[in-house]
Amino acid sequence: MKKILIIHTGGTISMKEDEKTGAVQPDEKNPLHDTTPSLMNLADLHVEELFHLPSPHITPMEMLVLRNKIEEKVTKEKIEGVVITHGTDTLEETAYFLDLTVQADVPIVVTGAMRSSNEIGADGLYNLISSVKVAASDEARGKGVLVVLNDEIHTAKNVTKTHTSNVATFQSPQYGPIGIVTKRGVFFHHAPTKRATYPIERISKNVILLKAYAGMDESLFRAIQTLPLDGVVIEALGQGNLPPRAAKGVCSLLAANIPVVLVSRCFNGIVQDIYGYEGGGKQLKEMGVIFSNGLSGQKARIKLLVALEMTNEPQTLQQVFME
Ligand SMILES: NC(=O)C[C@H](N)C(=O)O
Repeated sequence: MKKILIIHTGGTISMKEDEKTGAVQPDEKNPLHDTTPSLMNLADLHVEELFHLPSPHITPMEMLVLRNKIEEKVTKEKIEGVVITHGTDTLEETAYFLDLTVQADVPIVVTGAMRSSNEIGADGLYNLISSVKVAASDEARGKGVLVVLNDEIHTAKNVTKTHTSNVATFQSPQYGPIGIVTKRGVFFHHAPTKRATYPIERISKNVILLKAYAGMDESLFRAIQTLPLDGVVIEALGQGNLPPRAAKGVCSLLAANIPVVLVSRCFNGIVQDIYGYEGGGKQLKEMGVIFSNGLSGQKARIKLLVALEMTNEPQTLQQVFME
């Protein structure tokens, strides 16, 4: 049997619904511990309780602690696969952070649940079992960090939470899942493209995410320049365009040497320098804005946080966002 490490970090998968108030909240004792015996026939399991946090409380600091824990355990204890349980709200950000920063070459699977442990149709134990199966499968190796929920295997790079409450919430809108989990096993039907990793030691920068909208002007850009600020990601319109006054705001950020990364608020496609009008992609590119290659705003923010630990040189950053 493969030696698999389960690391709990919290989230609904580790919560209970209060019968009187109906509030879903962390329980003193993680209910997932009682489920461990039903997983014992799948792998040689080792369990670590790292955090007990709802995922809106997770910050890049916790992500780095988790990354370090994985590297330490894989190196020292010869762990052959890792499963992380996590709240679903920011699960995709933690999964992508790990995808960018973990060097260890073992399957890493992140999972969660939409229903807490004592609700009818609770999906936590089911997702945990599927995830252990994936982490223990030989085919999961070399595919980057994976997200497994609701019988589907997604890449950390493409997956996103698409529904507030449905158990089928995790989808990869651009490319779909890369595999499925069934009663008979784990089946991959796609191989992800090459993965780049960045061996950072700390996470210390402040990166802000803004969303463009019709009539956006320079006021928000002026306001954020009063903060300690290392980088900005903008979810632009369509193929990568901004209202003219927002483009002026971008100009002032770039003049202050603050890197600006552009993604689209559309959840399919990539941003490009197509349009030549004021605020269009061509003008933004000429100004020195960094174009991303299909990442969502929240993932581009994670990537910029990681990249800024290595450089703030615009050309190198553009290179990183092409990878
Ligand atoms: N389903 C969940 O896990 C949502 C919860 N609010 C969390 O992210 O911790």
